[in-house]
Amino acid sequence: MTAAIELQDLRKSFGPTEIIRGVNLSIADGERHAIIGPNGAGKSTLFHLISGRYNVSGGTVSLHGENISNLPPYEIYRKGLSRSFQVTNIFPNMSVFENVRCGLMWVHDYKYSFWHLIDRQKELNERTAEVIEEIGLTSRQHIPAGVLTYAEQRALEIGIAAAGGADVIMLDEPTAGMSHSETDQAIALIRKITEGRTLVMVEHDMGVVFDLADRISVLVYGEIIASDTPENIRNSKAVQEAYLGAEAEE
Ligand SMILES: Nc1ncnc2c1ncn2[C@@H]1O[C@H](COP(=O)(O)OP(=O)(O)OP(=O)(O)O)[C@@H](O)[C@H]1O
Repeated sequence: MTAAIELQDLRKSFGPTEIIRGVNLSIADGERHAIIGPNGAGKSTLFHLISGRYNVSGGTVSLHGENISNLPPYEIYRKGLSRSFQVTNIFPNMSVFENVRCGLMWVHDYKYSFWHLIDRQKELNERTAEVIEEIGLTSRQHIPAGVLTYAEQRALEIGIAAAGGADVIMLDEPTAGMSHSETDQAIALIRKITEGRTLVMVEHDMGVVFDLADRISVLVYGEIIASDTPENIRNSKAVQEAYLGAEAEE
């Protein structure tokens, strides 16, 4: 079966420094995959290479078997890969409803066709309401997004990322800055939203990683040193030495 995402000898340099140093990785359709690694290992860089924010210096990124290396992010998005937008990309003065609706309009190109939009208004509003229900913000849908709590804003961000029906969702540290109970809620939301889809996430919180991921890849100095089930990663001596051990010492 074709992998949802396939990285082949992927490389990225900033000036003379190679940050991503020949990454090979295959992420299966429907898998929840976490990328972990020490600070500065290159996780965010890898994330940006897959989602198109950075051009690759070498190697390829494939989405469902199609080479998407160096395509602009919006084209990759339209091919079915959606990355979470940062909270700062939420429009704070617009309502929760408008934020989600805007995301949906963008995905479906409604902005280019006013008449088309009028035709599809009802459908668009219904889909918007469904997404808001999924992320648990129905009672907050008419308030400005900027007034939401931090955790609610992150839920909105995840909702917008998933709203267009992308089958690969990428989340960058989805629970960063959350309390324990907010983290538990976020895990439940991510599990629900990514049901039947492929999830790729970068996450520092090992509780979240071991709870959510089917497979974990460990990135150290721009190379993947292990890619395996949570159990095998937890028991891997190499990983403990390179990463988990270092964490425990902190
Ligand atoms: N645009 C850039 N220009 C130059 N160097 C960069 C750039 N982006 C990242 N780097 C460098 O690449 C290395 C990897 O950074 P990256 O942010 O990808 O790591 P990370 O694993 O996500 O780290 P963290 O866990 O701290 O977020 C770092 O040494 C960083 O300084």
